[in-house]
Amino acid sequence: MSDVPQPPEAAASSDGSPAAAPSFDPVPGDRRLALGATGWLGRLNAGGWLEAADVHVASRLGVLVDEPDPLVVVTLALAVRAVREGSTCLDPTEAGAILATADGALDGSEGVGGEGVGGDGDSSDEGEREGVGGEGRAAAADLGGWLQRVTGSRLAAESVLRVEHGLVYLDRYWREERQVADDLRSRMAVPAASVDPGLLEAGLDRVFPGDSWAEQRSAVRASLARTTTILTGGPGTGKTSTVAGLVTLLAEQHERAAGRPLRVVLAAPTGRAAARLRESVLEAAAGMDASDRARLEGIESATVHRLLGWNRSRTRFARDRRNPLPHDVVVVDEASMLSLTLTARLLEAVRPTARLVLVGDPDQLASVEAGAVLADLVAGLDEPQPTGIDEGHGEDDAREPTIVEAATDSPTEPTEPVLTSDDRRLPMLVPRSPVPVSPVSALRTSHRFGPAIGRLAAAIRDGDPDAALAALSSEDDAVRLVELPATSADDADQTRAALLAAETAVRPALLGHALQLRAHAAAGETTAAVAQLGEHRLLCAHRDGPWGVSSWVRRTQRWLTEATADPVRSGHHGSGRYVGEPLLVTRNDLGLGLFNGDPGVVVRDGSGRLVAAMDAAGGVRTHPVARLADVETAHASTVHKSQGSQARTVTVLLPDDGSRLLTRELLYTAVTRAQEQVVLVGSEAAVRAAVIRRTRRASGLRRTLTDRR
Ligand SMILES: Nc1ncnc2c1ncn2[C@@H]1O[C@H](COP(=O)(O)OP(=O)(O)OP(=O)(O)O)[C@@H](O)[C@H]1O
Repeated sequence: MSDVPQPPEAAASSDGSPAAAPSFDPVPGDRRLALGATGWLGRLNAGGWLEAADVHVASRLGVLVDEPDPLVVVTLALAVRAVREGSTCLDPTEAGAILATADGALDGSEGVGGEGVGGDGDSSDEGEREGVGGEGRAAAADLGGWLQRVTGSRLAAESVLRVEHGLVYLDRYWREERQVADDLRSRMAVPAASVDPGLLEAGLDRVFPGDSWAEQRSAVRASLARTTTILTGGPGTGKTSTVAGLVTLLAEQHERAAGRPLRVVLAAPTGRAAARLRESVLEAAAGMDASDRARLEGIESATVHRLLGWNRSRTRFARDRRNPLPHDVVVVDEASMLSLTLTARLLEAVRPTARLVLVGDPDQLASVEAGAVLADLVAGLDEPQPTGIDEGHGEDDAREPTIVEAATDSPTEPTEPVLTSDDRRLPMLVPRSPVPVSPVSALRTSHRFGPAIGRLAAAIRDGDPDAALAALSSEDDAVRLVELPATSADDADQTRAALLAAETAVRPALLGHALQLRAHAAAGETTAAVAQLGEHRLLCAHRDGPWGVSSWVRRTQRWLTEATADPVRSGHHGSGRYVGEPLLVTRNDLGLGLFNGDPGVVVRDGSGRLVAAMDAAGGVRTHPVARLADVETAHASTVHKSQGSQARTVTVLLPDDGSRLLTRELLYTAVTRAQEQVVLVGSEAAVRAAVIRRTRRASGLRRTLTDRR
């Protein structure tokens, strides 16, 4: 298996969802059904819990190592499924629920027997009828016994499966999790380069003056105490501003101490996020002194893949422990999108003495690949850790260390950060006795949206459905719930009635926005058309189905056709594009300087041709529509695709409350895309389900971090 993870745009979509629910609803001919699958694997596949790939991998490896225990082969298939759904390991508690549910669903039919795909036809019948029905429930009821069978299996002896902390891993993810924990521990023990406290305090006063920037000042001080730090915060809490200040002050210190410029790189898991980070850092620098601006001027940015030297033809990155990155400081933004594998590769490529700053919002949707690394690191490291440095001032060595925790009940009401020591007194960083400092700094005050959106976002983040519904029913028009009747996916009449109600609710905003776009685009007003894109966005949880993006894009096109008497749909005007069509790039196009997630709109240029005005890093540029290979029509988009972007008003279409995609992280991500107003369209049951249901990603990283201290 290649050690190089695929870039996000090439990765399979995974949304993490309730473990016991089938992954799909199998219908004959579905490509996810494994032809000839027999026994327990076949049953779980037929029930939608396992996909063909899970079955094939497990049965092939089972045969290769001659694994005699069908439960262990099924465990391997479930571990492959777990990784496919975003976990780094299999949590037997959740897997037990699948087995017990599958048993229940299969009761009355045959049980579980010999495992395999496309066997000779005689292996299964007797075994299947031979009372293994109920073995799923038995395994679920005796997790210890189940784990012992896995630990003592041939698949474990051959290091295909690993058991640690009561979790079952595929070998690769077990190794990566240990490596990440070991590298982080080692990095925590490396003393950070010393700083000149006087120079730093003067710099902080210059870059972050006044009371409103106290959180940022504290975060920079905390970051300077260690080689590895994590900066967390919700949307608009000033993460980018902190990065800009941190980098310029580090550069100033470095110039003084080393007499050469600091080598800094800004990175992110996606090209769009990397480019936007650089742009935002330069915007933040615009308000600084000329000398500080100059320090940030030529700053580099790259995707993490590019930074590490990804090459399609190689199985490993060019940068690793033997050939580490040359940079003194590596900042990774949108770290919530880092997978376990990419984090492992990143950690081995950053020099042990170089500073690594991970920046992100752990409450947002995680990586499309396995792992929720940022959330795990915050949970596993957010307590005082020895730094390998002493932070005493000489006169007061006994004082508590500075632990940054900027806290407020509402993300919209600025409060002074809570500091456990006098934050005006800067530690002199001299290697001496270890003193604990948390490597995690949290920014809490949002400077982007108003109190109502802040309250709703906080209620969702805290998993409080009553508070979320209370926020939605407040007088403040900035948040609203357009309530639909509760529906079940199985009831076509209910769904039809709810869809009609949703159409009535959504049509005015969606059509009004589309008509505005079209008017600007038809008049060749490129700047106004691109600005209009940021006015409204319809977000869906699903891509397909009645509540999915494609059906709402088609609806909007139909409404536009009715309203303008001009048919608008793909294929129109010969190019497949129509004037005012909102676009979203779906794959990086380095030739055109476009990144996955960049928005744009089709406009008519001075000579009457249709061109695509793309809002990419570096500003708006137009391209002939025929040049754009990987774009989709964006009258609506998925919440996943909306990560990292904002709109003045956001409408969120909630699917029925049984949808496996409806999770707290999804709703939080959707709501926090709004700058001024967010409208949820769905049932109260759907809001409750989303707030309560967490994306389940099994991982042992937090435990591994704690154990390996
Ligand atoms: N402490 C502050 N006082 C006043 N304004 C602030 C403060 N922090 C940030 N801002 C302003 O709020 C806006 C958002 O800040 P910034 O881009 O740094 O936040 P962010 O957390 O990086 O946002 P996101 O990641 O959601 O894009 C900017 O206009 C910035 O100038």
